[in-house]
Amino acid sequence: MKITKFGGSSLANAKQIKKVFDIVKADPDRKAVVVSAPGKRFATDTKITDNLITLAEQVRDGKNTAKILTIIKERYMNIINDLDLGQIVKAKLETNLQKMVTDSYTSYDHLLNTFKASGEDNNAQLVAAYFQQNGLAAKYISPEKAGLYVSTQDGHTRVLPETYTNLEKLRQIQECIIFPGFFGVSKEKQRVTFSRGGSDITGAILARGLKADLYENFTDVDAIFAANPQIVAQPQKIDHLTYQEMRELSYAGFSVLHHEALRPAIMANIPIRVKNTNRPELPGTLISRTRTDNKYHITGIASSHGFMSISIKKYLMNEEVGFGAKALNIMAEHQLSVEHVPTGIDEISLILRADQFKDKEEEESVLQELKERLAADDISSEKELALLMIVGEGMISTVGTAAKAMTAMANTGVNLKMIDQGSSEISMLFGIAAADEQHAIKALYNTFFKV
Ligand SMILES: Nc1ncnc2c1ncn2[C@@H]1O[C@H](COP(=O)(O)OP(=O)(O)O)[C@@H](O)[C@H]1O
Ligand SMILES: N[C@@H](CC(=O)OP(=O)(O)O)C(=O)O
Repeated sequence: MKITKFGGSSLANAKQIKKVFDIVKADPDRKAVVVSAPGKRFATDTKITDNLITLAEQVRDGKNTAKILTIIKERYMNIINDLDLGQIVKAKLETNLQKMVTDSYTSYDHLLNTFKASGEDNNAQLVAAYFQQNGLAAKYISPEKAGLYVSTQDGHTRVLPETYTNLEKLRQIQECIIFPGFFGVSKEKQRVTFSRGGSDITGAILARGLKADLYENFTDVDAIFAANPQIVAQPQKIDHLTYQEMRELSYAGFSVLHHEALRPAIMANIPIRVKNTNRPELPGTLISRTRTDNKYHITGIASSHGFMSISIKKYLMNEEVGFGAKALNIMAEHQLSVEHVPTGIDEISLILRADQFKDKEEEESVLQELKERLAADDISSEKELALLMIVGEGMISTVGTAAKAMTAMANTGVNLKMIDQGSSEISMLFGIAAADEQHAIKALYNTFFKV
């Protein structure tokens, strides 16, 4: 049995939804279909989710919402018309939207989550109606009905364990299940979304809950490539990679699969296959616990920006018991998540996402507090950092990867600010200026893949 997720690009208009129907119909093993909200139809288009966020903000600010509501409604109405879905589906959409904007909410957060979730929820109802109209027995199931429960901890949405027991019951449903991605429900019965791109997570949760043999993730590229195709032209396709490799690559910037989608699949040892909705005949990329040998010892090179570092210097830091723990505790007290901690003898750097600070004032006050409470000699911060990651199980048995990478970057004038290697030895992390990100990726790609 397969769980099949289609991303926003695969459901952006009626033409794409027809392709989705053909794909699902072609294989009766496709027991449940997880859908995203309509995504971009062309590069400069806006995703429905972004329109819904704008709508929520306008409601919060007491602005006139007529224009944005019309945009959202017309986006769905165009799809409904082009699929010949008729009056009942139209009326249902109208009712859903009307209810959404007139309901009362316990907080802005509740309103925002409900609005965002509606993108997927309305799309799932529409897709189910289209499948039924075309003779495929399909049933829309909501996260409320299925018991997909979540909680929020430190701003992150996490699935609750009982969800898996609840989802297993869906195996008894005869029809093809059409399930909205991106959100679950809290114990207070409120809709809560995962982070952006989170329909991938729903797909993985369903795959685990329904004990699927395969989790298929349909998107708009032929495969996962060794580098972001928006940076490197026609990069190598990856045929097969391990969960661990994908976890590291998606964390570091391969947005094609959400990094939190790996855990449920790993826990149940369910392989994931990434495929192209526009060319479903291609094999795509397989992600599983172990993999066949790769021609290259590096599997992929990823990057993402928006990071900053805080460097704390103190003479004889190496002899002070618990210095690092103290620094991290202060960050935790401010709800700041630190992602990497490279250290020297008398220096420690904290690498974190810069957008966690509300403003310059907050940043300066945290820096001052760190300096005082740690009795540091000096403290400084650097913004506009990018993290670049080279990943590959083959690195364990290969000498000289770091030297090769550093030479490649030095040759293109990229200044390395930080190097970190995970203890698993399957990845290496470099901190560079965000302005250097694109040419660093190109230089590394040419070094490791154009051999
Ligand atoms: N290494 C990579 N391999 C393939 N695609 C990548 C990679 N890195 C980034 N991407 C981008 O991920 C996109 C697909 O992810 P996403 O936009 O979330 O799709 P969907 O709409 O299907 O959810 C691709 O169009 C591509 O631009
Ligand atoms: N629609 C949500 C969730 C999602 O996963 O979308 P997509 O499949 O288009 O990445 C978002 O835009 O974040």
